[in-house]
Amino acid sequence: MADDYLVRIGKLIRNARQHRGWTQNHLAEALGTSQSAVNRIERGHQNISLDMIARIGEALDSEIVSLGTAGPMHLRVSGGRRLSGAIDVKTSKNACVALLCASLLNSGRTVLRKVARIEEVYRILEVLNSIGVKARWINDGSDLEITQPAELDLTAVDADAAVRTRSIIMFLGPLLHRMDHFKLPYAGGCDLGTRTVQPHMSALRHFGLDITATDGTYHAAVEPGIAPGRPIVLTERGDTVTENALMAAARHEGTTVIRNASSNYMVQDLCFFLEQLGVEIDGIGTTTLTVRGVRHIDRDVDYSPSEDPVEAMSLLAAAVVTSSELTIRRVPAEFMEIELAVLEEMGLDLDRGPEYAADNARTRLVDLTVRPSKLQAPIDKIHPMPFPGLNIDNVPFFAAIAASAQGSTLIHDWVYDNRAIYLTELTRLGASVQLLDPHRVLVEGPTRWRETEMMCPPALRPAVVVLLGMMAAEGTSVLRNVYVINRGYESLADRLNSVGARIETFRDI
Ligand SMILES: CC(=O)N[C@H]1[C@@H](OP(=O)(O)OP(=O)(O)OC[C@H]2O[C@@H](n3ccc(=O)[nH]c3=O)[C@H](O)[C@@H]2O)O[C@H](CO)[C@@H](O)[C@@H]1O
Ligand SMILES: C=C(OP(=O)(O)O)C(=O)O
Repeated sequence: MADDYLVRIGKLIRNARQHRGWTQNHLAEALGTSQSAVNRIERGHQNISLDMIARIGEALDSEIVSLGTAGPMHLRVSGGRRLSGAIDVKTSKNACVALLCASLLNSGRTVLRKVARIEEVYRILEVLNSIGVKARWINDGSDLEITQPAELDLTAVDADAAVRTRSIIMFLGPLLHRMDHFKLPYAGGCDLGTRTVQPHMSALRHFGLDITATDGTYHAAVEPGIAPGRPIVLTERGDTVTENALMAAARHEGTTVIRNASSNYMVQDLCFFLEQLGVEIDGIGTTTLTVRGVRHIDRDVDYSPSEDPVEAMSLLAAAVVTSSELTIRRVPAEFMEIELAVLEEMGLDLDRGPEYAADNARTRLVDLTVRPSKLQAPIDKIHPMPFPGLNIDNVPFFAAIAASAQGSTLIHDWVYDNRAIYLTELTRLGASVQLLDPHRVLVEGPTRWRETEMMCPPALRPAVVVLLGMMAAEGTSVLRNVYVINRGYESLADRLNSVGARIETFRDI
């Protein structure tokens, strides 16, 4: 009886692995075990613990055995350890989700290389799959192949997956070329306060898209024959709104000018991808984009999104708060310039290697080595600006760094209503973080970090900042329910462990 049960579980695991397009070796690597162990498990020749089943389910993003609802993942951090060695930055969440949405523009086969294996990408894939798009992991699970059906079925949309991300909003630009009427669930995502979608609606109106929002659904109607007669001036220099306007312009046969466009990293990756689809774009890297679109796009393309500057910043902050010497490889140089300039002013001992090209052949990368340093608080406040300003998503990491520095640092996150508030969670770890108003915190360093047990703040970057504090604190800390971290970082605990951290993942059954 017991053997029969092991064989059945083994089969479920093999099916889930094959569904993901993974080899036994790949799964073994994700689990930190050997290929022969995976082989034994799949044949039902090995006793398997519930914890292992949960880890396999997590690695394969599949609920192998249903025990009611799958328990949330938690982290147990043995802190106070120095990091050492080198760690690579992965491709960016924000480019990957934009490119997945952009694949809707192409009737040909789209291959995206080294796509980050993160929850946000999985949610978009679930939505794409639910409406008829075929996406499968290839090349040992590192790349994604996407093929389009002749017709999309928006009525079958996976609403549960859709409402867990905000990126779903980037379906609007591509879809307006494929259907006259469609419905999409409201965009969701991290709890960062109100995030408007009005700029998207204003920009896409130039292409005939009219949206009414009722009962958690956007009802979209496209009036044929409407095209931008004059430049589209974005009311906000937002990243996803620029991407939506670009995707709408990509299949508009004619010239579209987008003013006040974001020139941030994910927008640039999208532009490089659209160029491969045959779309001509002038002004990449500036705030005016001139796009000459093509009515039908049917090309087999192969594109490598670039590395994530926010992950680079996170890893750099991990080194700073743990007073470690760490090399962070594959850092997108252009998108970390201001951050590095501020950190050098604060006294960070930092080496930069020679620049080299990312796999997209366009983005410049650099390896950085950070050494333990006596940091001083910056003289001026830390505040974000649209690129080329200090990256909005990098601001929270300055709270952890400021807590490690001598003196007071004012952090002004004017962008999000809730994000600065979550930084006060660092006080549970011994930091002095005073909320001056919903957008400004005053951090007083240095900090004697102390262990704690707490729930993850419901926002990606503040959650990682708390994790960093736990890595700095002597003793054992517990961070509960880390879905938000997995939304944006691939195997973060394992990768930090590979450079000396000790972070264990566990679940409630
Ligand atoms: C999938 C993706 O790419 N997500 C990124 C994208 O989200 P996204 O493009 O969705 O960002 P939002 O449109 O929500 O903009 C963020 C906030 O900034 C405000 N705002 C933005 C630009 C501006 O010129 N003026 C202004 O006030 C917006 O009103 C909003 O409150 O950009 C954000 C800001 O860089 C990043 O945090 C997100 O990681
Ligand atoms: C706010 C973020 O992203 P999103 O737009 O996916 O919510 C983030 O990456 O920190």
